Amino acid sequence: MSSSVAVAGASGYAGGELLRLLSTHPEFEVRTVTAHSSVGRRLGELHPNLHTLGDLVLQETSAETLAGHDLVFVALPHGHSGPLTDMLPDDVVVVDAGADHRLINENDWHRFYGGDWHGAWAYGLPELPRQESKQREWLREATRIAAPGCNVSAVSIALAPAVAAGLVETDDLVSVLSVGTSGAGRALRPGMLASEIMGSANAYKVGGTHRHIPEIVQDLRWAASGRGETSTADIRISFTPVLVPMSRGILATSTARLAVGATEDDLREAYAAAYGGERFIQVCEPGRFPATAEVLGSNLASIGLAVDHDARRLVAVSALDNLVKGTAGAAIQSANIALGLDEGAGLPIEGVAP
Ligand SMILES: NC(=O)C1=CN([C@@H]2O[C@H](COP(=O)(O)OP(=O)(O)OC[C@H]3O[C@@H](n4cnc5c(N)ncnc54)[C@H](OP(=O)(O)O)[C@@H]3O)[C@@H](O)[C@H]2O)C=CC1
Ligand SMILES: CC(=O)N[C@@H](CCC(=O)OP(=O)(O)O)C(=O)O
Repeated sequence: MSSSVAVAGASGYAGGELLRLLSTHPEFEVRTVTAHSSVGRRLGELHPNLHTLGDLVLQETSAETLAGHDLVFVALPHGHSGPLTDMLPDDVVVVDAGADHRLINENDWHRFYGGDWHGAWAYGLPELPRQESKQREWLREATRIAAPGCNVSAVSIALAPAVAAGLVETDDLVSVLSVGTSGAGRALRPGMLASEIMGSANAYKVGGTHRHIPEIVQDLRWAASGRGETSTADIRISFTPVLVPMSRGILATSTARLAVGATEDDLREAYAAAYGGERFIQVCEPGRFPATAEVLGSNLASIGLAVDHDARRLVAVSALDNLVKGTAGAAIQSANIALGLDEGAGLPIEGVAP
């Protein structure tokens, strides 16, 4: 029998992408969709691409409308999931696409988000290389899961194997990302009008201020835990996102100083060991680097590696679709693991093109 599903924040971009993927999931049946200002409207008015679910009507987002389902996906602005999900029964599997339950350190929450902290949940990046495969163990039979930030997944996936294998210096990491506009959500914001975005590229949250930084540090500390350095690894990353005129996609260029003696062969071996068995992470052959267009609509993250010998740095270029592997795909992948299903159920690998 299929699991009954509710999606909170169904009128937004993350909610819409969850619904697109859930509509073909073999084990899940979407019964309830909720929103805020769009309550009472047909889903099809907000997401005309959702043909089979279009007649569902958006209900109020409350514990009452979400209770009574086997599985609840939450895609609300940060700060809204914590108080709401506290009221849901323990046996309902809840997967949060937002940030409320990602950070294990309460101080990080207060510094980068603010408001009440509602505690960390199992973290939905199954492929993160970590001591004794703890990521998937954490997700198996979890009833509360926090899906990672989209920029975070792009950077953590790209750097974690090198960090886990001790092949780079962790106190000198640099990531510059080209990010699509859908990452900012659907609400109208200053600077997000098409006429202001088209034909321009704009850096934002420059200088160590982006709220995804503590999450990347957390991930890479977990990666370093393979070397027994869980709490002591000195992870320092300079992180700069650049908004570019595309609706979906993230292209992250991450670099790190090589550890003494580390070679390109060592790095390729480490990435092959970390991701060789992963169906949703692809490491490109030498000399090839991914483009965002290759992963749009797909749950795949693709990584190209090079060593800059003069600079003595690893260069890892990663691409993913912020709404699929960066949000909805990761959320569904984690729910599949928690419910004991095939991890890839309902998740496309083939992308859309052009
Ligand atoms: N967009 C992306 O690429 C990614 C998004 N996420 C996370 O997913 C979550 C949703 O993001 P996204 O879909 O982009 O945002 P959107 O702005 O597109 O959607 C927000 C959703 O939340 C609802 N909402 C807004 N205000 C409230 C409120 N006060 N109470 C209850 N519901 C409210 C909106 O309802 P209505 O429209 O009816 O007002 C809408 O359904 C965020 O936490 C975001 O950080 C994570 C990774 C990537
Ligand atoms: C273009 C743009 O603004 N992108 C967003 C993506 C963040 C996101 O959606 O992730 P969270 O779940 O952590 O909020 C940003 O860089 O903040």
